[in-house]
Amino acid sequence: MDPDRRPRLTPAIADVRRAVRAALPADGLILVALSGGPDSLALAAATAFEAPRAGVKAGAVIVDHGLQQGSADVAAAAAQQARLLGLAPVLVRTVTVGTGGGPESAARDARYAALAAVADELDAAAVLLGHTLDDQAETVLLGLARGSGATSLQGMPAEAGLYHRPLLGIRRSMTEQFCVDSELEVWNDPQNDDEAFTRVRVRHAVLPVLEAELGPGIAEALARTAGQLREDADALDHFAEEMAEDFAEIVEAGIALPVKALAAQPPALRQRLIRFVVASEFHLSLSRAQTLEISRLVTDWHGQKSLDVPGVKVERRGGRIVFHATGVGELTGHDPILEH
Ligand SMILES: Nc1ncnc2c1ncn2[C@@H]1O[C@H](COP(=O)(O)OP(=O)(O)OP(=O)(O)O)[C@@H](O)[C@H]1O
Repeated sequence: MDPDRRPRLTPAIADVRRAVRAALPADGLILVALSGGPDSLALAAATAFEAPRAGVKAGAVIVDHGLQQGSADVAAAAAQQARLLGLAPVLVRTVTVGTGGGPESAARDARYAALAAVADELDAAAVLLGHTLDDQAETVLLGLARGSGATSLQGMPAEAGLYHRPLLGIRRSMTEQFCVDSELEVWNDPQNDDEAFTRVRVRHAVLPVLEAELGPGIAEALARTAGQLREDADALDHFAEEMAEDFAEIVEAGIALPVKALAAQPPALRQRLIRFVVASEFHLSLSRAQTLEISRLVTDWHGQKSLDVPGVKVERRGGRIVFHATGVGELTGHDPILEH
């Protein structure tokens, strides 16, 4: 975009700016996580416009995953765009992507670690991510296809800790139109067209069919479902936390829950209670399978041996389920907030 030329206010520009305006924190530095793709570029441009008007300082962080040829050039070009938009400071962080949990998840883990590190260094109040309503709808469909429960189907939160997603109510077609209207040159990630990824097939093949067959509002409907499930899941989490406070007992080198209390709960609460106790006591995130296995010590007791999940040993003893740290802890499940 010619920096001296102001884009005219089109409906797409107005919509994206409005969404960003509503999500800006009151003060402090905010950082836009910029890939150079249409979603985060529209987010960056709208933030560059809105932040100074709200008295907020806005910069950008570009993560170079180093996975594709020319990734450093892509990152440098995105950084240059951010500077031209008026964002400051603009930082590029190069990360080393591991292999744990598959390539997409490893890249995501490295990206969030880099974003959190920069936010910490700069004492930023928030990191803005460019996820859109389409991303949310895709997440719900992917979760349905996997048979996920409410925790996954609630999709991404608009706000969780450091991370804000101002565009969760905006269609991707809007962010693309924003970039066209603003004459911003977008980077098209080749991975977004790689049909080897299930998410790409959902985006290009599944959602369009659903929209054609069930009506154009299907993406919005899926996102609404996510929002409703989030409310339900929040309520259950709240009850589980209250119960943990009532029932959990500190025992030698660990924590225990009474079998009787666990057995009296419906599965959704029992599983949350187990997950919550392990998360708060050992800072470990249990996977669904691990949670169900522990739950069977209550519901299907036939004298099983103790269970070892990485970091925690779990056994049924004297009318209690006892959790002990084993000192080899690692995050086993995934944080649903950062699964995207
Ligand atoms: N390399 C990166 N550097 C910084 N932030 C990133 C990077 N990749 C992704 N993000 C952030 O995470 C969000 C979601 O990433 P994802 O790869 O799902 O992007 P997307 O939906 O294709 O969006 P975009 O059009 O912004 O690339 C992006 O909108 C952006 O805010």
